[in-house]
Amino acid sequence: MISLNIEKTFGFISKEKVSAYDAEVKAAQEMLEKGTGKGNDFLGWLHLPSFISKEHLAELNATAKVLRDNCEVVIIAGIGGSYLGARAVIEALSNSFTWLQDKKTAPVMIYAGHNISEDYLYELTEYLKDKKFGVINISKSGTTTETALAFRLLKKQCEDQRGKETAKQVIVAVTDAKKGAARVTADKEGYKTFIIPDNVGGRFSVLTPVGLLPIAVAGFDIEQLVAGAADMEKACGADVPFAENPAAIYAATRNELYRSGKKIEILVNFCPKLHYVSEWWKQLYGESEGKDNKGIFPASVDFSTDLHSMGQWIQEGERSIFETVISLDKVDHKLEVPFDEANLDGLNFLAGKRVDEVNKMAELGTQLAHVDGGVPNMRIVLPSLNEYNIGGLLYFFEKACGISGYLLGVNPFNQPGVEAYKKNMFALLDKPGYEEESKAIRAKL
Ligand SMILES: O=P(O)(O)OC[C@H]1O[C@H](O)[C@H](O)[C@@H](O)[C@@H]1O
Repeated sequence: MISLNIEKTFGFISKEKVSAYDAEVKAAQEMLEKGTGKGNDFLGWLHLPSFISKEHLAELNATAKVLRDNCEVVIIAGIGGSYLGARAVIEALSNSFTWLQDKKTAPVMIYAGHNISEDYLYELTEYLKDKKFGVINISKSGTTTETALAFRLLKKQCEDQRGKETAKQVIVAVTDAKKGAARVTADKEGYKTFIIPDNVGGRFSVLTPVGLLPIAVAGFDIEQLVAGAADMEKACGADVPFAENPAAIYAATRNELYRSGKKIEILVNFCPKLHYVSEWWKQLYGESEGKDNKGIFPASVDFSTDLHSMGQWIQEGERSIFETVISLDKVDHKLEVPFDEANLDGLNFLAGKRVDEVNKMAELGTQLAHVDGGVPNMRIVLPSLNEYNIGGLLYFFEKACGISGYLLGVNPFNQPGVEAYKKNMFALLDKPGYEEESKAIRAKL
């Protein structure tokens, strides 16, 4: 299970002030438990892990098997909360070069419906031309333009290449129980469908079929993922005292840092497999807290890569940032730096050391340098990359986000601001029903 260390924030904020959040956090926990806070119709994620049944997981695994048995490639069509969670888990657990390996243990997983790039979609459809592919169409609203557009192309191509009957076996929809175009299409075509519960918002939906189905297709153990999340649900429960509750401490510390003028939180990893965990986290915290002209700006970097690009800014730029490092304790493989007689590169001082030891010293050196440079530092220790630990990490962030949003005084479960660009785009594209907006926006051009 993960552990949290906030010692390296104490040069910037006081331990006493963080501990003093106890009562505020308790109130926030109570709002979540009793459903008395803002956005209380979106609390379905709160006890989701402990409510997921074996039968539900078995049904997901059975559908995953159909896709695994019948597809060389599976496209995950979705955007935001409808793809980031699945991608975060799959990339964290996969071999870094999985799609290049000759011996495949799972279909190649490809993502679409998260951009509107013509080149991306053209190149994807070209690649798929000689592939037996399937599609998981994921959209809670069922009307998201990016996803719907990609799905329209993929559905046609799948039917053209594999015939309508096979297409029905290898296209699965994850969407609302009743409403939205994705639901209408799935029902009409007779696709297998999974429901996204009404009371679980997109960014909190990784432990619904939105995340679980793609993760199972990729060959990972969704029971273990859910077990890790369920144990974390207990560890972060409302009955766990503040000082022992990692979600409470994380939420309190980041809010105290924010109140002290640290407006940007940078999520850091030293393992590129965690890149999409950060992308998922950015949506979770960005959409939950960035409103009412408030909210920590969630940013992320992959170290040591980005120490060579963003490192300067972090070390010496405006002191409005803090870092939260996801520190991977145990790596999966062993690789030692070889001894070289000639030592032309001068690296013999590392000979015999594990590459991970070099990475760990980079991590420690960076932490000390950044703290010295005025950047408060929190550290989340992830014991190793497996389903159980990742499930726990995701739930920890979700729970802390719910608490943190209430500490900030916003509704953490809506995202009204996301509509503004959509309205303009539809007006510019003359979508029926947007006639007035079209006129108004044209006048601005
Ligand atoms: O699942 P969907 O309805 O397609 O939504 C996908 C995503 O896009 C929306 O615009 C929201 O901002 C996100 O919260 C959501 O995760």
